[in-house]
Amino acid sequence: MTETQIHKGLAGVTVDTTSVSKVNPESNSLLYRGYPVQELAAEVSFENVAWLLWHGELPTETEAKSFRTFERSHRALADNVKAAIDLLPLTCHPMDVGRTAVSVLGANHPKAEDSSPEAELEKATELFAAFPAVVAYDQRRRRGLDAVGPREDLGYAANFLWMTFGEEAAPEVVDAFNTSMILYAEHSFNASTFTARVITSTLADLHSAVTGAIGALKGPLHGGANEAVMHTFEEIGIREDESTQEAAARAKAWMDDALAQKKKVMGFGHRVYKSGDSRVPTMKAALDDMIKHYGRPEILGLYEGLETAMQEAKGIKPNLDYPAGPTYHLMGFDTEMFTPLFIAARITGWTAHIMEQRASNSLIRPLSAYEGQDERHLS
Ligand SMILES: CC(=O)SCCNC(=O)CCNC(=O)[C@H](O)C(C)(C)COP(=O)(O)OP(=O)(O)OC[C@H]1O[C@@H](n2cnc3c(N)ncnc32)[C@H](O)[C@@H]1OP(=O)(O)O
Ligand SMILES: O=C([O-])CC(=O)C(=O)O
Repeated sequence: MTETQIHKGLAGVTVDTTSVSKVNPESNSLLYRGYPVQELAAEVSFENVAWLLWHGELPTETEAKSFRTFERSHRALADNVKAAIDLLPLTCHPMDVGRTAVSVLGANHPKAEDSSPEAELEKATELFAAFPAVVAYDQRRRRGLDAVGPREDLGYAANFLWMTFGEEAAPEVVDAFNTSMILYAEHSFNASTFTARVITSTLADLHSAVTGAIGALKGPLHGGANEAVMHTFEEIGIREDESTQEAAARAKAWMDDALAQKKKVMGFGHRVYKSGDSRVPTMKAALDDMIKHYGRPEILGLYEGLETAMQEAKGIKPNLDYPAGPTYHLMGFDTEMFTPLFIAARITGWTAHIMEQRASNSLIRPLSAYEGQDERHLS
C-alpha cells in the first residue's frame, strides 16, 4: 500500500490558477494584474486599484469618473445595518461587528442570490463603498461619539478618515492610509481568500463568502496580527518622552526575553515569503512619514528594537502587519479597529477571487487520511 502524503496546512500545495495577483518570494515581488504593488501605491488611488483587481485593467478616465461617482453615492450605511451594530455589545471585538454588518448588507441586497458577473461586480462595488462607514461608525460608537456622514467631495481614503475622526486628515496621512489600503488589498491564496473561494465553490452567495473570509482574517496568525503588534508595543510600554535609542533598547530586551520563552511574536514571519515580505519597505516608508508627521521617535525605537532582536536571534523578517499596526495607531485608530481596516482593503481582493472562482468553478473538497478507531460495533 502506498503511503498517503499529508500536506499539513496545505503548505507548498498549488491548488488552482489565478490571474489576480502574483506573489513571488524569489524576487520578493507582488504584482496585481501584472503591476508591481509599489508602483501602484506610489501613483494610483485605492479606488483605481480596486477597479484593476476586478477588471484586470486600470480604468480609463471616463471609467474612473463614473466609478468614482458610483462609489461616492454608495457610502452611507443602511439604517438596519446601524441598528444591527447598535445591538452588539461594546465588549465584542470590532471584527464581530464587521462580520455582522456584511451579513446584514447581504440580507438587504435585492440581488443577493444573483451570481451573474454583472450582479457580482455590483455587489462587490457596493460593499467596497459601504464598508468604511461600518468601521467609522463602530470606532465612534466605542468612543461615545455620534456618527459622521460621508462626504462626496473626498476620495475613499480621505473620506474614511473624515467619517472616523470627524475632521479632515492632512494630505500625508491620507497618502499613508491610501498606501496601506493598496498593500492590504490582495495577496493570492492566503487563508481568508482561500476561505472565500471555498465558500464560493459551493455556489453560495458573495456576501456569505466575504463573511466567512472575515472570520478567517480575524485570527492572529493572519490579519489579527496587525493589532497583536500593537499589543506587543503596549506591553513593552509606549513612552512618548523617550528617545528612539531608549525605546529600542527596551524593545530589544523584551524580544530577547520573549524568544527565550519560545513565544511566537506576531507581525514576524510568513508562510510564503522567507526572506522578507515584498510590501514591508513601502509600508515602513509610510510609517516613517507618520512618525515624522506626528513627532513620535519612540515608535521608531520600538519598531527597530524588536526587528533587530528578531533578526539577530532567528533571522525572521517582519510581515506587512508589523509596520501597518503602528501606522494605524499613530493615525488615531483604537488597536482593535486595525483588522477591520484590513477587511476594508481586502474586500477588493476577496471579491476579485470570488468572481474568478465562480467563472471557473470546481467544488473545493480535499481528502483526509483517517487515523481514528478501527471499525467497531455497538453489540
Ligand atoms: C498579512 C498576514 O496575514 S501576514 C502573517 C501575519 N501573521 C503573523 O504575524 C503571526 C506570526 N507569524 C507566524 O505565526 C508564522 O510566521 C506564520 C503563521 C505567518 C507562517 O508560519 P509557517 O510558514 O507555518 O511557519 P511556522 O509557524 O511553522 O514557523 C517556522 C519556524 O519559524 C518560527 N517562527 C515563525 N514565525 C515566528 C514568529 N512570528 N515568532 C517566533 N518564531 C516564529 C516558528 O516557531 C518555527 O520555528 P521551529 O521550526 O523552530 O519550530
Ligand atoms: O499571504 C498570506 O498568507 C498572508 C498575507 O500576507 C496576506 O494575506 O496579505
